[in-house]
Amino acid sequence: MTGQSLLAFLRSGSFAQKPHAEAISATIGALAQAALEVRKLTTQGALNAGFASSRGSENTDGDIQKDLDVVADSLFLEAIRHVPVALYGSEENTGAILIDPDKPLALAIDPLDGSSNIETNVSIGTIFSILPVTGDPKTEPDLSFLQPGTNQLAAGFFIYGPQLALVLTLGQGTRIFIHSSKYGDFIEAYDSVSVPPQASEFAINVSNYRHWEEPVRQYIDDCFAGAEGPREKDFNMRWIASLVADCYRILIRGGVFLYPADRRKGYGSGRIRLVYEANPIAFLVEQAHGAATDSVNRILEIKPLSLHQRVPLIFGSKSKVERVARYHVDPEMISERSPLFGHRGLFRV
Ligand SMILES: O=P(O)(O)OC[C@H]1O[C@](O)(COP(=O)(O)O)[C@@H](O)[C@@H]1O
Ligand SMILES: [Mg+2]
Ligand SMILES: [Mg+2]
Repeated sequence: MTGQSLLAFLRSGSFAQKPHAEAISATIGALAQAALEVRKLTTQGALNAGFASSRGSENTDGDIQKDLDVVADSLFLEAIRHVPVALYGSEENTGAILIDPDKPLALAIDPLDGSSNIETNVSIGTIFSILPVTGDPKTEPDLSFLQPGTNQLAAGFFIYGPQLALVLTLGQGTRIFIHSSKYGDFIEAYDSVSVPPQASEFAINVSNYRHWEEPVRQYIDDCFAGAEGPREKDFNMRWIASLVADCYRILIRGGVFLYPADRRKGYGSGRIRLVYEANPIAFLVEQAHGAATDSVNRILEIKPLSLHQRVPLIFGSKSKVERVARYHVDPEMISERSPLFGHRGLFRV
């Protein structure tokens, strides 16, 4: 129901059938409070001392940590200490942190996504995934995060853009709440998001073209070739380099996002992390009638092997994601094309 507040939605019991409904509600409420704090820091920008500065440290994945990455991480960690969360698995920490072994939920989080963009005033966000605890959280804290994404109880992201919004799924569709300073709460703006099936936009970091595998190059070549190429249609390219912002656009306007595996050292599985980036994004996109794969396999069915595992990520309008998969599994798709667009064609120089 558009117009209802997040608080009213969380209290409405509209997902009361789910196990741990109350715990999930409380957790999302706490995350929303922390997101408001992060929002305050982002709106001040460089007026906050140390806002965009690098700490000189790296997270477990080798990314340079910004002060705001670390501040956001501690704000979310503190916020969930008072709700039924047993385990906190964050991009910014090596292993999962045990909060209370008797609680039912595990929270996976990218506290600040797109943080390489902080100082450029581009939308950034916080991505989260809520899972049921499995195994003994005291002896095997990471285990709960090694469940396939199909086990997620809820997922979402906050986006700190022109609007502060929460994109949320509890497995019954995808909703968008926008924060209203007038009402002092997040208000539902879209109660059933549906990725438009037809769109002419693709998002990929083209500077990596020379490192991609052939099927990805072919797919993008065909987009570049436009109306004169095999797709017989012109395309637009968008790349914000902030996953939450690219995802928000695709939820509203359709299109496809690709962060494929490539031949650079360390990029054999792409860049995006499975547990706290790809899985929640895939859950949101599927619940909005889109699709998400690692090129071929459904993201949500991949069993993670570690908390910080990377995965190639392709998501967006279903037919486009399926087309990308066909370029990978169906060589006919490539060989049937006109020689003009083939391996040594005009568009491959
Ligand atoms: O700079 P690249 O290689 O294009 O990567 C951009 C991608 O990296 C990310 O910034 C990774 O997220 P973090 O900022 O949380 O590390 C995504 O938001 C974005 O899609
Ligand atoms: Mg990220
Ligand atoms: Mg991050």
